[in-house]
Amino acid sequence: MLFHVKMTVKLPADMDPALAARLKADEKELARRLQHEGLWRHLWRIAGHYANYSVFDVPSVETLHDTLMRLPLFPYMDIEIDGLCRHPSSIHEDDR
Ligand SMILES: O=C(O)CC1=CCC(=O)O1
Repeated sequence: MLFHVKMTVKLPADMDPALAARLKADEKELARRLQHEGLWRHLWRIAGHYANYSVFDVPSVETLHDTLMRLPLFPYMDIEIDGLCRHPSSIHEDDR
């Protein structure tokens, strides 16, 4: 199942810079692992915003939920999710 996910990061202005740096480093490590594992298919910065558009390929809504909750920055993100299905005019046969 494919999901389009928008993540907007909202770190508190008074957060300890060392904690922010650690959360970002941990987030990067997990994000890269999930991309290597194929769950996190796309990760794009939204120009001009501390936010990203991502596409996740997961077996269930529960897996998506659990994966997002594991993200170190999860407590500091607004998350919007849209389920995706194949468009009949798409030429990309491999899209699921
Ligand atoms: O910077 C972001 O958009 C939040 C984030 C998601 C994966 C990552 O490494 O940072």
